[in-house]
Amino acid sequence: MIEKAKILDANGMRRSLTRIAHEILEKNKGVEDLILVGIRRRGVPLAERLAQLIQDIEGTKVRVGKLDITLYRDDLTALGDQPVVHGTEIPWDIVGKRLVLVDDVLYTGRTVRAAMDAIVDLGRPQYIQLAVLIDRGHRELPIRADFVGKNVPTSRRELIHVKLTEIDGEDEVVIMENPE
Ligand SMILES: O=P(O)(O)OC[C@H]1O[C@H](OP(=O)(O)OP(=O)(O)O)[C@H](O)[C@@H]1O
Ligand SMILES: O=c1cc[nH]c(=O)[nH]1
Repeated sequence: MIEKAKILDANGMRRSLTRIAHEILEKNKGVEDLILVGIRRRGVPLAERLAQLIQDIEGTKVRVGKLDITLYRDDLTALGDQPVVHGTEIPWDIVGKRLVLVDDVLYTGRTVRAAMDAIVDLGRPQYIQLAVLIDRGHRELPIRADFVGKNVPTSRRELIHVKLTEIDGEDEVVIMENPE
């Protein structure tokens, strides 16, 4: 895979997340009963950053839960290639709460579907919204995001790589492509 284009640098990412934080507050009319839930690796630091930005704006701390979702590739026949949730850190009663799922990339929508399955098993939130840094299209399920950092039209051969300081040592988003 070679790097084809840079979509966001650190400043662009910060601006996108700041806008999403404002949009979350606007759509939910504040922070009451709000819980952010980061999906697997890169959704978690993104959810933590959004919580900090919301705190900077509103002066109130928002809770951040974590969902760990993995494709069990050795179980393909039994599961199809559906992602499976196997670690959940949402140690609060979510009944009646306003949940915002947070992930780095929205692609087929299968990860988000698995995340929603895991959440409704814990209880019935008032509603679930979805925030993603990048929406690259190619949905295979009827799922859409409420808050999008950037819409990036892609071909299926391409890959969006979101890099975050907490995991990758720098903040940027690039499109990768197979050279052939
Ligand atoms: O809409 P979908 O088709 O489910 O794709 C989106 C998911 O794919 C990515 O994770 P990936 O499986 O690449 O693992 P990663 O977190 O290690 O990047 C990304 O972090 C999303 O969670
Ligand atoms: O391009 C993609 C597709 C799914 N997940 C990613 O992180 N990037």
